[in-house]
Amino acid sequence: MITVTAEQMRNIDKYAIEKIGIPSIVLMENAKNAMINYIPLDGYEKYIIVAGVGNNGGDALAMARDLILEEKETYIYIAGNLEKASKDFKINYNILKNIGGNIIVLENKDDLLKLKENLGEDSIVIDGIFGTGLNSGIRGIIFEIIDLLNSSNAFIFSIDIPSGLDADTGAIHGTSVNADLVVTLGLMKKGLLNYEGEVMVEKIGIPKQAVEAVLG
Ligand SMILES: NC(=O)C1=CN([C@@H]2O[C@H](COP(=O)(O)OP(=O)(O)OC[C@H]3O[C@@H](n4cnc5c(N)ncnc54)[C@H](O)[C@@H]3O)[C@@H](O)[C@H]2O)[C@@H](O)CC1
Ligand SMILES: [K+]
Repeated sequence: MITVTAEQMRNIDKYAIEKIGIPSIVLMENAKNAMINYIPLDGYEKYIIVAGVGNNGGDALAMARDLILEEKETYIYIAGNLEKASKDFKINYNILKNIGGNIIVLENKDDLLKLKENLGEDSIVIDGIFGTGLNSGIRGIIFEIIDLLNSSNAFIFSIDIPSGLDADTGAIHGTSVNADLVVTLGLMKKGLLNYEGEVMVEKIGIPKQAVEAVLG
């Protein structure tokens, strides 16, 4: 099985987008279509999306869209500064606003209580806080959010990488999400090889030419 670092995955994505011409939003929608099949539409009362403002969060918002279309009780929490949001995050954020998505930006202790009250064993959490773009130790309110998730009884699904885990080494940067299930996108990440939770790899439509161009 091919395993990659975060930088290699980013470069493979980049090649697919810039050299082969697959729009990044298409890769994001492919990622969502692959991951949504792992989310049971029965058996949970509440569907809790926790999204960062990068493309990992964009994936999570796309999943939230499908859950809303399925008439699921969906709560969307943003962990980050919307002014720093990525292009593809904004596309999915805008769609959710237009279909009446219930979105809360987590900025203070009161907001954290709104998250906490929805975390129980009848909830499933989709962790889209950070993926391969984690670039420093987790601190502040995001640290507290991850603590809340980990201390709940909710089932936790992580997009691409459990947020806080180093995609290359598996090291924990401050804190990390204890995911029950991780679906990693495109290729297996080196940092997930010894992960204690369940890890699945899903294709997102990246041609082999992009992989060969980067990995040789
Ligand atoms: N490139 C693409 O087209 C695709 C990317 N994909 C998704 O995109 C992810 C990578 O997206 P990004 O590169 O936007 O990065 P991430 O979404 O992983 O996170 C980056 C965001 O978090 C912030 N951040 C990083 N470390 C932080 C810290 N310690 N504290 C607070 N904020 C921090 C960054 O400033 C940035 O806003 C992948 O993990 C995957 O889920 C997939 O959608 C597949 C397609
Ligand atoms: K994640």
